Amino acid sequence: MVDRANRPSALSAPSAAVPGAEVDVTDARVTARLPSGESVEVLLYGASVISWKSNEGKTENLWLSEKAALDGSKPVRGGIPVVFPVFGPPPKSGHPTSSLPQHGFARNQRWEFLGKSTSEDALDSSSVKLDFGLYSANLTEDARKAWPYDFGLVYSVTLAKDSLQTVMNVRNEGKESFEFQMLLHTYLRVKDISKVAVNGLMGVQYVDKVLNASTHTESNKSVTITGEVDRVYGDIPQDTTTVVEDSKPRFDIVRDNLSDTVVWNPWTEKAKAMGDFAPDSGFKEMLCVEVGAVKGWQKLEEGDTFEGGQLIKSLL
Ligand SMILES: O=P(O)(O)OC[C@H]1O[C@H](O)[C@H](O)[C@@H](O)[C@@H]1O
Repeated sequence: MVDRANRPSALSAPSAAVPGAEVDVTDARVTARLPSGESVEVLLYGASVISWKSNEGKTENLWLSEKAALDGSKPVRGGIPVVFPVFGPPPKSGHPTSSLPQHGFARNQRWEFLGKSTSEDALDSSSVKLDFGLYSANLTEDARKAWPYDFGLVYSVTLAKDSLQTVMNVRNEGKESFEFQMLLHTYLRVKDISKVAVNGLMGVQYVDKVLNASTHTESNKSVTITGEVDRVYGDIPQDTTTVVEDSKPRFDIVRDNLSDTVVWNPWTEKAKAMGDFAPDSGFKEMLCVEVGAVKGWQKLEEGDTFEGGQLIKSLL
């Protein structure tokens, strides 16, 4: 027989209270901080993550240009801009995205903060999820005209001790189907690009935008960056791409329901040519590893949803 009196009871013996995450919401941005010091900062403009600090807040994992516009006047150069509903320059004509700007409109619309949820099981496993929404009804008139579909986007940013997860949910709220592409344009911060390699792409076909959009198959286990790189790796079988620095794994990027990854570094000349890229030498401290669905199009029927995202682990 169980001795009820001596049995530990969840009710009578509550675990020590774990302090919760702090979330600060202003008119322009949402900042969340875990009790152990890690933090994330998201602009409502574009739902752009502009800072992610791990290691008790001591290590910034994202690169942000010193000249990035943070006032909503143009997409943010750095952090994690959201690309939707088209990646890169849209098809020249004949596609519903053709009159959209490069990378679509999501990165330059004001999103709504939908709220937070926190998990506070223990200091080491606490996390906070921030949800942002963008709906066709809230688009600027120009964007609405250029892409007249009814949709709802919910973008969730979850900060945990050593990771950041960003997940996009796309819903077709209209009466007709639409096609889209999406991508999370992550600017990772590195210490020295000459010591960086990307693993997990061997055997994958890619389109090399630096070499006239020619198609190649990746033959390297470790892809190093020694000049301008702008490659679209498609249909990647393995889920995880690892960024290695100084021979040590620095980031694991785990894709969820997104099969493509763009690797981009503008290098000397292109960096200099971008008015909002600073300092000029900043390309030595960044590497974009952008997960997405950009090869071909995702078709969504009336009432259907698509969800895809990434989990980035900071491996210090
Ligand atoms: O200058 P943006 O519109 O932000 O684009 C920045 C870069 O984004 C992606 O990585 C593309 O593959 C590049 O071709 C492009 O240059």
